[in-house]
Amino acid sequence: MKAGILDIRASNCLDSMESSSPPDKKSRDFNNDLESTDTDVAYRAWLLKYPSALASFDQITNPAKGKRIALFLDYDGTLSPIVDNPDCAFMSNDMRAAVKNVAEFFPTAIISGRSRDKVYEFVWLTELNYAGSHGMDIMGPVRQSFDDHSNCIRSTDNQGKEVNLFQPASEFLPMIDEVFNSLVNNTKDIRGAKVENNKFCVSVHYRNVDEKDWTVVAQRVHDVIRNYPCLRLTHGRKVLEVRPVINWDKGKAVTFLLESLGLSNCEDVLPIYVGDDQTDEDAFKVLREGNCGYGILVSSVPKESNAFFSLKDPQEVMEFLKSLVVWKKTSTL
Ligand SMILES: O=P(O)(O)OC[C@H]1O[C@H](O[C@H]2O[C@H](CO)[C@@H](O)[C@H](O)[C@H]2O)[C@H](O)[C@@H](O)[C@@H]1O
Repeated sequence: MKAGILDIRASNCLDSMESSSPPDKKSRDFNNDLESTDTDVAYRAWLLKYPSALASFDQITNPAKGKRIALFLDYDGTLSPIVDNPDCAFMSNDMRAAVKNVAEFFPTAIISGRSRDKVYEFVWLTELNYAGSHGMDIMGPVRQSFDDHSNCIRSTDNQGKEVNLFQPASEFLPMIDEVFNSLVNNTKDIRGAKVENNKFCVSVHYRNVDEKDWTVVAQRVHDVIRNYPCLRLTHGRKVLEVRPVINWDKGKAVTFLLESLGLSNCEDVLPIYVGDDQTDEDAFKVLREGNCGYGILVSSVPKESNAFFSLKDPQEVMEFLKSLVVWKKTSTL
């Protein structure tokens, strides 16, 4: 392909990069007060469709009476604010304390696009279950019934406790490493581009790339993955995610974790999933279509979603987690 000409796949990719990257609220407010007012009106209208999980707290907890709540949390943009450098997406101590408290009362898992090790380094709480690589790397309690499950092996966690490790994309590991190296090589001259190895998937960040160069990022990524028909591309928040084409996502991970934790009976369990990203939609969809539990979308801008409720930002997520603890402590059922 001639330099400077964007192929169709990369061009479609660029459209998605633009549409999935609305200007941040701060710059909009700064640039245009009027537009900001319009935005607030649009956000309030959107809240009618996706009510605040704080304002609608009773609507969430009433159906949970007599049931166990199982909590699933995304990491970036949900427990930690979005920052320019992905290596510095630390969660606050207050948020850590809130997650620790909530996990004392409700079985809690974190499901992240990051590698499982990386997300554990950020969260550093042993009382949770972790799924990394968009659910393609799940560490859960030992279940005898999973012994025959393909891709499920026995392992030990950081405390030496025996656990089940489920890695449905394990055969892709060498390919992902190879692609990671190619992507690093192919994007190293693009100022601000950053490639992150998430073990079973690779993230190509363009948050710090000048918008006029997004085309180049899209093209270079497509140039690499066109050689790998077993890999596909998905979009996140100013990030392109390269991952295996296997039929597995965060929604499947929620179902798997509910089974692993012995919580798959909807009569007794109310799963709640909190997330901010496109990849969290798979989990919202599983809960919506199964008529079992609620998705809560974290967003400060209107977005179509399969979630039922919304929260504006990680600060509101923390308030929601604290409210769950208060509710549980004062609840008589
Ligand atoms: O599933 P998640 O836990 O939400 O992970 C999704 C991706 O999150 C990270 O990238 C995002 O957050 C970064 C830090 O705030 C930000 O710089 C980046 O622009 C966002 O896309 C992470 O770095 C990716 O690997 C994850 O796939």
